[in-house]
Amino acid sequence: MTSDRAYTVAVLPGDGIGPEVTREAVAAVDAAGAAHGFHVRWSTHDFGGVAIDRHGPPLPDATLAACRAADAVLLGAVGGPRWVGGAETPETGLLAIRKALGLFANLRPARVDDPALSPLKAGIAAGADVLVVRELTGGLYFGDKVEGDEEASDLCRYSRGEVERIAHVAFKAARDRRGRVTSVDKANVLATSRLWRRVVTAVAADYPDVALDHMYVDAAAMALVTGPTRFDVILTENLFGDILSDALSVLPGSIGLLGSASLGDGGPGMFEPIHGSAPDIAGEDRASPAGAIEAAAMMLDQLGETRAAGALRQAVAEAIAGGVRTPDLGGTARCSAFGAAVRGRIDAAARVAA
Ligand SMILES: NC(=O)C1=CN([C@@H]2O[C@H](COP(=O)(O)OP(=O)(O)OC[C@H]3O[C@@H](n4cnc5c(N)ncnc54)[C@H](O)[C@@H]3O)[C@@H](O)[C@H]2O)C=CC1
Ligand SMILES: CC(C)CC(=O)C(=O)O
Ligand SMILES: [Mg+2]
Repeated sequence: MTSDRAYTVAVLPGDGIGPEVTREAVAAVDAAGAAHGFHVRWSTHDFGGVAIDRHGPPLPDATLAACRAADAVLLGAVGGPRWVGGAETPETGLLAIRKALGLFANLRPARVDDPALSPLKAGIAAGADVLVVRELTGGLYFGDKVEGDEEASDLCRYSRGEVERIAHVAFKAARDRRGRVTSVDKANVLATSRLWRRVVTAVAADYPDVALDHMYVDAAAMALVTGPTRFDVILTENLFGDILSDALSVLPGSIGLLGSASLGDGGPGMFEPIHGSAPDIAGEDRASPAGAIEAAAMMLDQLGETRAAGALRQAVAEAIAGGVRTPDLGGTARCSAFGAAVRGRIDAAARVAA
Protein backbone atom coordinates (compact mmCIF):
# COMPACT_ATOMS: atom_id res chain seq x y z
CA MET A 1 0.00 0.00 0.00
CA THR A 2 1.32 3.52 -0.76
CA SER A 3 2.04 5.96 2.06
CA ASP A 4 -0.20 8.96 1.55
CA ARG A 5 -0.14 10.31 5.10
CA ALA A 6 3.07 11.20 6.95
CA TYR A 7 3.84 12.10 10.56
CA THR A 8 6.95 13.31 12.32
CA VAL A 9 7.65 11.57 15.62
CA ALA A 10 10.49 12.37 18.01
CA VAL A 11 11.69 9.19 19.73
CA LEU A 12 13.36 9.43 23.13
CA PRO A 13 14.52 5.88 23.94
CA GLY A 14 16.06 6.93 27.26
CA ASP A 15 17.74 4.52 29.65
CA GLY A 16 17.66 0.90 30.81
CA ILE A 17 14.98 -1.06 28.97
CA GLY A 18 13.77 2.15 27.29
CA PRO A 19 15.71 1.57 24.04
CA GLU A 20 14.74 -2.13 23.96
CA VAL A 21 10.98 -1.58 24.23
CA THR A 22 10.95 1.56 22.08
CA ARG A 23 12.67 -0.29 19.23
CA GLU A 24 9.80 -2.78 19.11
CA ALA A 25 7.15 -0.05 19.32
CA VAL A 26 8.71 1.84 16.41
CA ALA A 27 8.90 -1.35 14.33
CA ALA A 28 5.27 -2.17 15.14
CA VAL A 29 4.16 1.30 13.99
CA ASP A 30 6.16 0.93 10.78
CA ALA A 31 4.44 -2.40 10.10
CA ALA A 32 1.04 -0.85 10.76
CA GLY A 33 1.94 2.13 8.57
CA ALA A 34 2.81 -0.16 5.67
CA ALA A 35 -0.50 -1.95 6.11
CA HIS A 36 -2.66 1.13 6.62
CA GLY A 37 -1.20 3.68 4.22
CA PHE A 38 0.82 6.09 6.32
CA HIS A 39 4.48 6.77 6.96
CA VAL A 40 6.26 7.96 10.10
CA ARG A 41 9.42 10.05 9.87
CA TRP A 42 11.26 9.10 13.05
CA SER A 43 14.04 11.13 14.64
CA THR A 44 15.86 9.87 17.73
CA HIS A 45 17.15 12.14 20.52
CA ASP A 46 19.11 11.85 23.73
CA PHE A 47 17.03 12.23 26.87
CA GLY A 48 17.48 11.19 30.51
CA GLY A 49 20.64 9.56 31.83
CA VAL A 50 22.08 9.07 28.39
CA ALA A 51 21.77 12.83 27.79
CA ILE A 52 23.45 13.60 31.12
CA ASP A 53 26.37 11.40 30.08
CA ARG A 54 26.69 12.91 26.61
CA HIS A 55 25.64 16.53 27.06
CA GLY A 56 25.23 17.45 30.77
CA PRO A 57 21.52 18.22 31.14
CA PRO A 58 18.92 15.39 30.99
CA LEU A 59 16.77 17.45 28.60
CA PRO A 60 19.09 19.08 26.07
CA ASP A 61 17.71 22.12 24.22
CA ALA A 62 17.99 20.28 20.89
CA THR A 63 15.88 17.41 22.22
CA LEU A 64 13.16 19.74 23.46
CA ALA A 65 13.19 21.66 20.17
CA ALA A 66 12.78 18.42 18.20
CA CYS A 67 9.86 17.39 20.43
CA ARG A 68 8.13 20.74 19.98
CA ALA A 69 8.50 20.48 16.20
CA ALA A 70 7.13 16.92 16.02
CA ASP A 71 3.56 15.67 15.67
CA ALA A 72 4.14 13.40 18.69
CA VAL A 73 6.82 12.18 21.07
CA LEU A 74 7.43 8.51 21.81
CA LEU A 75 9.34 7.95 25.05
CA GLY A 76 10.88 4.77 26.46
CA ALA A 77 11.86 5.34 30.07
CA VAL A 78 14.57 7.18 31.99
CA GLY A 79 16.55 6.71 35.16
CA GLY A 80 18.88 4.30 36.84
CA PRO A 81 21.13 3.91 39.87
CA ARG A 82 24.16 5.58 38.30
CA TRP A 83 22.43 8.96 38.08
CA VAL A 84 20.96 9.00 41.60
CA GLY A 85 22.05 11.98 43.69
CA GLY A 86 23.15 14.25 40.85
CA ALA A 87 22.15 17.92 40.76
CA GLU A 88 20.09 17.08 37.69
CA THR A 89 18.74 13.57 37.25
CA PRO A 90 16.90 11.74 34.46
CA GLU A 91 13.74 12.17 36.50
CA THR A 92 14.12 15.97 36.70
CA GLY A 93 14.41 15.87 32.91
CA LEU A 94 11.16 13.93 32.71
CA LEU A 95 9.33 16.47 34.86
CA ALA A 96 10.87 19.28 32.81
CA ILE A 97 9.69 17.92 29.46
CA ARG A 98 6.16 17.32 30.79
CA LYS A 99 6.06 20.92 32.01
CA ALA A 100 7.69 22.40 28.90
CA LEU A 101 5.21 20.67 26.58
CA GLY A 102 2.28 21.55 28.86
CA LEU A 103 1.29 17.90 29.26
CA PHE A 104 -1.12 18.23 32.16
CA ALA A 105 -3.26 15.15 31.41
CA ASN A 106 -1.87 11.64 31.72
CA LEU A 107 -4.20 8.85 30.59
CA ARG A 108 -3.37 5.33 31.77
CA PRO A 109 -5.84 2.63 30.69
CA ALA A 110 -5.85 -0.99 31.86
CA ARG A 111 -8.18 -3.77 30.75
CA VAL A 112 -8.19 -7.40 31.83
CA ASP A 113 -8.43 -9.63 28.74
CA ASP A 114 -7.33 -12.83 30.44
CA PRO A 115 -7.88 -12.99 34.22
CA ALA A 116 -5.62 -16.04 34.38
CA LEU A 117 -2.64 -13.72 33.78
CA SER A 118 -3.48 -11.62 36.83
CA PRO A 119 -1.95 -12.50 40.20
CA LEU A 120 -5.36 -11.60 41.66
CA LYS A 121 -8.07 -14.25 41.95
CA ALA A 122 -9.75 -14.57 38.55
CA GLY A 123 -13.13 -13.62 40.03
CA ILE A 124 -11.70 -10.30 41.18
CA ALA A 125 -9.79 -9.29 38.05
CA ALA A 126 -12.29 -10.53 35.42
CA GLY A 127 -14.02 -7.72 33.57
CA ALA A 128 -11.91 -4.91 35.04
CA ASP A 129 -11.53 -1.99 32.62
CA VAL A 130 -10.20 1.18 34.24
CA LEU A 131 -8.81 4.47 32.97
CA VAL A 132 -6.66 6.50 35.35
CA VAL A 133 -6.71 10.20 34.50
CA ARG A 134 -3.74 11.63 36.34
CA GLU A 135 -2.92 15.32 36.69
CA LEU A 136 0.68 15.53 35.45
CA THR A 137 2.16 19.01 35.90
CA GLY A 138 1.16 20.05 39.42
CA GLY A 139 1.20 18.87 43.01
CA LEU A 140 4.14 17.63 45.02
CA TYR A 141 6.36 16.81 42.04
CA PHE A 142 6.48 20.46 41.01
CA GLY A 143 6.18 22.34 44.33
CA ASP A 144 9.07 24.26 45.88
CA LYS A 145 11.55 21.99 47.64
CA VAL A 146 13.83 22.44 50.60
CA GLU A 147 16.45 19.76 50.76
CA GLY A 148 18.64 19.71 53.85
CA ASP A 149 20.46 17.04 55.81
CA GLU A 150 18.27 17.52 58.88
CA GLU A 151 15.04 18.68 57.30
CA ALA A 152 13.38 18.63 53.91
CA SER A 153 10.04 19.62 52.46
CA ASP A 154 8.05 19.40 49.22
CA LEU A 155 5.23 21.85 48.67
CA CYS A 156 1.94 20.46 47.37
CA ARG A 157 0.02 23.15 45.54
CA TYR A 158 -2.95 23.10 43.18
CA SER A 159 -4.94 25.95 41.68
CA ARG A 160 -8.63 25.89 40.76
CA GLY A 161 -7.74 26.14 37.06
CA GLU A 162 -5.38 23.17 37.22
CA VAL A 163 -8.05 21.00 38.81
CA GLU A 164 -10.79 22.19 36.46
CA ARG A 165 -8.92 21.35 33.27
CA ILE A 166 -8.00 17.81 34.32
CA ALA A 167 -11.53 17.22 35.65
CA HIS A 168 -12.95 18.11 32.23
CA VAL A 169 -10.60 15.55 30.64
CA ALA A 170 -11.89 12.85 33.00
CA PHE A 171 -15.59 13.65 32.54
CA LYS A 172 -15.24 13.74 28.76
CA ALA A 173 -13.41 10.41 28.81
CA ALA A 174 -16.15 8.90 30.97
CA ARG A 175 -18.78 9.93 28.40
CA ASP A 176 -17.05 7.68 25.87
CA ARG A 177 -16.81 4.84 28.36
CA ARG A 178 -19.27 3.72 31.05
CA GLY A 179 -20.18 7.15 32.42
CA ARG A 180 -18.62 7.04 35.88
CA VAL A 181 -15.84 9.13 37.43
CA THR A 182 -14.33 8.29 40.79
CA SER A 183 -12.30 11.22 42.06
CA VAL A 184 -9.55 10.07 44.41
CA ASP A 185 -8.09 12.41 47.02
CA LYS A 186 -7.14 12.68 50.68
CA ALA A 187 -9.65 15.38 51.58
CA ASN A 188 -9.84 14.20 55.19
CA VAL A 189 -6.28 15.48 55.69
CA LEU A 190 -5.02 17.67 52.83
CA ALA A 191 -6.09 21.21 51.94
CA THR A 192 -5.19 20.61 48.28
CA SER A 193 -7.52 17.61 48.30
CA ARG A 194 -10.38 19.65 49.75
CA LEU A 195 -9.95 22.20 46.94
CA TRP A 196 -9.72 19.29 44.49
CA ARG A 197 -13.00 17.81 45.76
CA ARG A 198 -14.88 21.13 45.65
CA VAL A 199 -13.70 21.91 42.13
CA VAL A 200 -14.37 18.40 40.77
CA THR A 201 -17.87 18.51 42.28
CA ALA A 202 -18.52 21.87 40.59
CA VAL A 203 -17.22 20.66 37.20
CA ALA A 204 -19.50 17.60 37.48
CA ALA A 205 -22.51 19.92 37.09
CA ASP A 206 -21.51 20.30 33.40
CA TYR A 207 -21.79 16.52 32.94
CA PRO A 208 -25.19 15.44 34.32
CA ASP A 209 -24.90 12.22 32.29
CA VAL A 210 -21.76 11.17 34.20
CA ALA A 211 -21.95 9.75 37.73
CA LEU A 212 -19.36 11.09 40.18
CA ASP A 213 -18.21 9.66 43.46
CA HIS A 214 -15.26 10.47 45.69
CA MET A 215 -12.88 8.13 47.49
CA TYR A 216 -9.93 8.61 49.79
CA VAL A 217 -6.72 7.37 48.22
CA ASP A 218 -6.02 4.74 50.89
CA ALA A 219 -9.44 3.15 50.39
CA ALA A 220 -9.07 3.45 46.61
CA ALA A 221 -5.77 1.55 46.71
CA MET A 222 -7.52 -1.29 48.51
CA ALA A 223 -10.59 -1.23 46.24
CA LEU A 224 -8.39 -1.36 43.15
CA VAL A 225 -7.13 -4.81 44.11
CA THR A 226 -10.23 -6.14 45.89
CA GLY A 227 -13.03 -4.89 43.62
CA PRO A 228 -11.63 -3.18 40.51
CA THR A 229 -14.81 -3.60 38.46
CA ARG A 230 -16.41 -0.85 40.55
CA PHE A 231 -14.17 1.66 38.69
CA ASP A 232 -14.56 3.22 35.27
CA VAL A 233 -12.52 6.47 35.22
CA ILE A 234 -10.31 7.30 38.20
CA LEU A 235 -9.51 11.02 38.35
CA THR A 236 -6.66 11.96 40.62
CA GLU A 237 -3.67 14.19 41.26
CA ASN A 238 -0.08 13.62 40.26
CA LEU A 239 1.44 11.56 43.09
CA PHE A 240 -1.69 9.49 43.79
CA GLY A 241 -2.05 8.76 40.07
CA ASP A 242 1.56 7.65 39.80
CA ILE A 243 1.15 5.20 42.67
CA LEU A 244 -2.34 3.96 41.83
CA SER A 245 -1.48 3.31 38.19
CA ASP A 246 1.39 0.98 39.13
CA ALA A 247 -1.11 -0.88 41.33
CA LEU A 248 -3.55 -0.86 38.41
CA SER A 249 -1.03 -2.79 36.31
CA VAL A 250 -1.46 -5.76 38.64
CA LEU A 251 -4.95 -6.32 37.24
CA PRO A 252 -3.94 -7.42 33.70
CA GLY A 253 -0.84 -9.12 35.06
CA SER A 254 2.24 -6.93 34.55
CA ILE A 255 3.45 -3.37 34.57
CA GLY A 256 5.00 -4.23 31.21
CA LEU A 257 1.54 -4.17 29.60
CA LEU A 258 0.40 -0.61 30.27
CA GLY A 259 0.87 2.39 28.04
CA SER A 260 0.01 6.02 28.59
CA ALA A 261 -0.69 9.25 26.77
CA SER A 262 0.36 12.63 28.15
CA LEU A 263 -1.62 15.42 26.53
CA GLY A 264 -1.83 19.18 26.73
CA ASP A 265 -3.69 21.90 24.93
CA GLY A 266 -3.02 21.14 21.29
CA GLY A 267 0.77 20.67 21.06
CA PRO A 268 2.44 17.31 20.50
CA GLY A 269 1.46 14.62 22.96
CA MET A 270 4.00 12.33 24.60
CA PHE A 271 3.38 8.58 24.67
CA GLU A 272 5.19 6.18 26.95
CA PRO A 273 4.77 2.92 28.83
CA ILE A 274 3.94 3.51 32.50
CA HIS A 275 6.93 1.55 33.73
CA GLY A 276 10.41 2.85 34.44
CA SER A 277 13.79 1.87 33.08
CA ALA A 278 13.83 -1.48 34.96
CA PRO A 279 17.60 -1.58 35.64
CA ASP A 280 17.18 -5.10 37.07
CA ILE A 281 16.46 -6.54 33.60
CA ALA A 282 18.00 -3.92 31.30
CA GLY A 283 20.12 -5.24 28.44
CA GLU A 284 18.79 -8.79 28.78
CA ASP A 285 16.16 -8.65 26.03
CA ARG A 286 13.55 -9.89 28.49
CA ALA A 287 11.40 -6.78 29.05
CA SER A 288 7.87 -6.76 27.72
CA PRO A 289 7.49 -4.21 24.92
CA ALA A 290 3.68 -4.52 25.12
CA GLY A 291 3.29 -1.31 27.18
CA ALA A 292 5.46 0.63 24.74
CA ILE A 293 3.41 -0.77 21.84
CA GLU A 294 0.19 0.22 23.63
CA ALA A 295 1.66 3.72 24.07
CA ALA A 296 2.35 3.75 20.32
CA ALA A 297 -1.27 2.69 19.71
CA MET A 298 -2.44 5.60 21.86
CA MET A 299 -0.21 7.84 19.74
CA LEU A 300 -1.78 6.53 16.53
CA ASP A 301 -5.25 7.15 17.97
CA GLN A 302 -4.21 10.71 18.70
CA LEU A 303 -2.86 11.14 15.16
CA GLY A 304 -6.17 9.88 13.76
CA GLU A 305 -4.80 6.50 12.65
CA THR A 306 -7.37 4.58 14.66
CA ARG A 307 -7.44 1.48 12.43
CA ALA A 308 -3.68 1.10 12.76
CA ALA A 309 -3.97 1.63 16.52
CA GLY A 310 -6.54 -1.18 16.62
CA ALA A 311 -4.22 -3.39 14.58
CA LEU A 312 -1.41 -2.90 17.11
CA ARG A 313 -3.69 -3.75 20.03
CA GLN A 314 -5.15 -6.78 18.30
CA ALA A 315 -1.69 -8.08 17.43
CA VAL A 316 -0.48 -7.71 21.03
CA ALA A 317 -3.61 -9.43 22.39
CA GLU A 318 -3.31 -12.26 19.87
CA ALA A 319 0.40 -12.77 20.58
CA ILE A 320 -0.22 -13.04 24.33
CA ALA A 321 -3.30 -15.24 23.87
CA GLY A 322 -1.24 -17.41 21.52
CA GLY A 323 1.35 -18.01 24.22
CA VAL A 324 4.05 -15.52 23.19
CA ARG A 325 4.79 -14.25 26.70
CA THR A 326 7.74 -12.46 28.22
CA PRO A 327 8.98 -13.58 31.67
CA ASP A 328 6.85 -11.02 33.55
CA LEU A 329 3.82 -12.96 32.30
CA GLY A 330 5.39 -16.32 33.10
CA GLY A 331 6.75 -17.02 29.62
CA THR A 332 10.16 -17.26 28.01
CA ALA A 333 9.73 -14.97 24.99
CA ARG A 334 12.42 -12.37 24.45
CA CYS A 335 11.49 -8.70 24.05
CA SER A 336 12.65 -8.87 20.42
CA ALA A 337 10.70 -12.10 19.77
CA PHE A 338 7.53 -10.58 21.18
CA GLY A 339 7.99 -7.59 18.87
CA ALA A 340 8.53 -9.89 15.90
CA ALA A 341 5.37 -11.85 16.79
CA VAL A 342 3.38 -8.61 16.91
CA ARG A 343 4.70 -7.51 13.52
CA GLY A 344 3.92 -10.92 12.06
CA ARG A 345 0.33 -10.63 13.20
CA ILE A 346 -0.03 -7.07 11.87
CA ASP A 347 1.27 -8.25 8.47
CA ALA A 348 -0.98 -11.33 8.50
CA ALA A 349 -4.08 -9.28 9.35
CA ALA A 350 -3.24 -6.87 6.50
CA ARG A 351 -2.91 -9.77 4.03
CA VAL A 352 -6.31 -11.11 5.07
CA ALA A 353 -7.88 -7.66 4.68
CA ALA A 354 -6.28 -7.05 1.24
N1 LIG B 1 8.50 7.31 32.91
C1 LIG B 1 9.72 6.98 33.34
O1 LIG B 1 10.70 7.17 32.64
C2 LIG B 1 9.85 6.36 34.67
C3 LIG B 1 11.11 6.21 35.20
N2 LIG B 1 11.27 5.55 36.39
C4 LIG B 1 12.66 5.35 36.82
O2 LIG B 1 13.02 4.02 36.44
C5 LIG B 1 14.03 3.55 37.34
C6 LIG B 1 13.63 2.19 37.90
O3 LIG B 1 12.47 2.36 38.71
P1 LIG B 1 11.70 1.17 39.41
O4 LIG B 1 11.15 1.69 40.65
O5 LIG B 1 12.57 -0.05 39.45
O6 LIG B 1 10.43 0.90 38.46
P2 LIG B 1 10.33 0.08 37.10
O7 LIG B 1 8.97 0.33 36.59
O8 LIG B 1 11.46 0.42 36.21
O9 LIG B 1 10.48 -1.45 37.52
C7 LIG B 1 9.66 -2.04 38.53
C8 LIG B 1 9.65 -3.55 38.33
O10 LIG B 1 8.87 -3.85 37.16
C9 LIG B 1 9.65 -4.56 36.22
N3 LIG B 1 9.34 -4.06 34.89
C10 LIG B 1 9.23 -2.76 34.53
N4 LIG B 1 8.96 -2.66 33.23
C11 LIG B 1 8.91 -3.90 32.74
C12 LIG B 1 8.68 -4.43 31.45
N5 LIG B 1 8.44 -3.66 30.37
N6 LIG B 1 8.69 -5.78 31.29
C13 LIG B 1 8.92 -6.58 32.35
N7 LIG B 1 9.13 -6.13 33.61
C14 LIG B 1 9.13 -4.79 33.80
C15 LIG B 1 11.10 -4.31 36.59
O11 LIG B 1 11.94 -5.34 36.13
C16 LIG B 1 11.02 -4.16 38.09
O12 LIG B 1 11.07 -5.44 38.70
C17 LIG B 1 14.17 4.62 38.41
O13 LIG B 1 15.28 5.42 38.09
C18 LIG B 1 12.89 5.42 38.30
O14 LIG B 1 13.01 6.75 38.76
C19 LIG B 1 10.22 5.02 37.07
C20 LIG B 1 8.95 5.16 36.57
C21 LIG B 1 8.66 5.88 35.37
C1 LIG C 1 9.89 8.84 37.44
C2 LIG C 1 8.81 9.77 37.88
C3 LIG C 1 9.22 11.21 37.69
C4 LIG C 1 7.50 9.57 37.17
C5 LIG C 1 6.84 8.25 37.24
O1 LIG C 1 7.09 7.36 38.00
C6 LIG C 1 5.75 8.07 36.29
O2 LIG C 1 5.38 9.00 35.58
O3 LIG C 1 5.19 6.96 36.26
MG1 LIG D 1 5.46 5.82 37.99
